[in-house]
Amino acid sequence: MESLIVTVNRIQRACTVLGDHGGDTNLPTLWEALPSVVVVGGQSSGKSSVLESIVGRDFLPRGSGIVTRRPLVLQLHKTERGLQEYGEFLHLPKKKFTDFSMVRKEIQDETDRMTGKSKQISPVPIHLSIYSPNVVNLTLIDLPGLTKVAVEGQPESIVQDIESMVRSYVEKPNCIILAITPANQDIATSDAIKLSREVDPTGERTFGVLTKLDLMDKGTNAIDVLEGRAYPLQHPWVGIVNRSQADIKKNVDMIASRWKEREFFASSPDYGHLASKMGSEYLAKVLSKHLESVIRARLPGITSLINKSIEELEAELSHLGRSVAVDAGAQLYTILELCRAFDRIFKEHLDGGRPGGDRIYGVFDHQLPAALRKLPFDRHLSLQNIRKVVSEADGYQPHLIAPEQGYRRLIDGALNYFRGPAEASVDAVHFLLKELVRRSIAETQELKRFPTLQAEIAAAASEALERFREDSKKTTLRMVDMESSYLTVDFFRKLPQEVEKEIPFLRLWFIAK
Ligand SMILES: Nc1nc2c(ncn2[C@@H]2O[C@H](COP(=O)(O)OP(=O)(O)OP(=O)(O)O)[C@@H](O)[C@H]2O)c(=O)[nH]1
Repeated sequence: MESLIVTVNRIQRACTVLGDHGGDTNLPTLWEALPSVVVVGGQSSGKSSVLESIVGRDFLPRGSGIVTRRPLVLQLHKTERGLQEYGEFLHLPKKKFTDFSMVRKEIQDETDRMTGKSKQISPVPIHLSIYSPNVVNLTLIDLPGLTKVAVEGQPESIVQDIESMVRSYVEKPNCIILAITPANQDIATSDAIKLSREVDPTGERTFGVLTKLDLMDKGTNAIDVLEGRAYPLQHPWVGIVNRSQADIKKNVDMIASRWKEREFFASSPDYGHLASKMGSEYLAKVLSKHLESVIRARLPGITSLINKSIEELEAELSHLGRSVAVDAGAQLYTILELCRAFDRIFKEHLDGGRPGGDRIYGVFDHQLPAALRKLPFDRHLSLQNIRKVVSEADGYQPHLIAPEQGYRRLIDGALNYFRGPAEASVDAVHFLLKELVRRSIAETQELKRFPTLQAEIAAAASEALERFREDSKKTTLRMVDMESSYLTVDFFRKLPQEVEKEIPFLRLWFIAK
């Protein structure tokens, strides 16, 4: 189960590298879908101290005013006992920080790199991973402390800017809110509780943390809050005792501080009965366990969001088109691929799958026979014309001898009429093919972003079709000529049997061809 948090950590890092850190964007944001623990509280409420206690190390910048000015995504990775602890920033990969004072300096420097030395804030997170045998697997996001007034050097909008940033994190339903409230302050005025109540009214995402229990006035205690009576939440409140300012000054280390905290609860007459459920170590364990269970519950949603995003991005990529290689060989390959895509669509138009090709049959089934029917055979084979042609060809002959030359001329003349419709059929098919080329280019998605190649393909296809038209016409006319010059004896023998028929053998002959 530990690997679940590790996996989500990796996805979080990928989001930051890709510039996805939620906020106002129309793009699907994976960042928003990932469960995370966000630390929220007013200034000086003890946020940094709680984080440091959980890590067991001193590594966060300290100072007056707003110190945390960018979200800090703190990913804790538990390592084998005995291994050295170190920190690693996403923006400085492979640089291991074993000196935690250098981690603090790098957080400060990286904040300044983004915001300048101004007191501005930025929503772009800093990612810090800490590898240590003394931590539990957990991801926490530290945010700037909620403030009520802008101090010198800060823009007036800072109060609102911080609240908006914090709100943008805690609003998302996958966010687990770690609401830090100092016990020595009236809880009714707690910024963290006020905000978490607004965004999580049922309290199912909120973990209430009470700091500074040791600083409460003598004779008072926070037992009503810690036992969940004063401000009930779905998860029990956890009390914490961090290092005081004096401890920090005296360089009391975190191990000693944890020990002191344990002592405080164990020996406290007020909180002794709750000791096993108090303290920063307990808080870290509870959070880690809860984060795992939330991740487990959200896993199907995260998986489907990732798959959906992949599909959408793949579709967008293929819509935009893959990048074109720079070397000539690969470019030639791409061009051939594109031509093949066009060719495939053109073939579909001709052979079926796409409309248009069937109109070529129409030319032979309707247009050509209609044109043949209109040929002036009646005039050509009128008695008067036959007499004229026969007498011109054969002169006067006894009627027992067939006027063969005359017949030949008549048939030859009739067949010559076919030349016009035959040529017109070639033209009609030519125009249909030209139209199909135009449509195929328009329908080839892959060609969409290459207008010059589209024009080139159109020109090459048009030139080829023009050539084919001329060749086809020559071939068609040659066939007519061949047929008219090949009148056999057998043909003449069968001729009398055909005479009775309406537009005689000629039409049948042509269609049969
Ligand atoms: N005695 C005592 N002092 C505490 C405790 N928690 C925090 N402090 C002190 O309170 C001061 C503020 O604590 P921080 O942890 O810096 O608070 P913060 O919320 O991170 O403050 P900003 O980052 O300035 O918003 C420091 O001097 C801490 O030493 C606690 O439980 N007990």
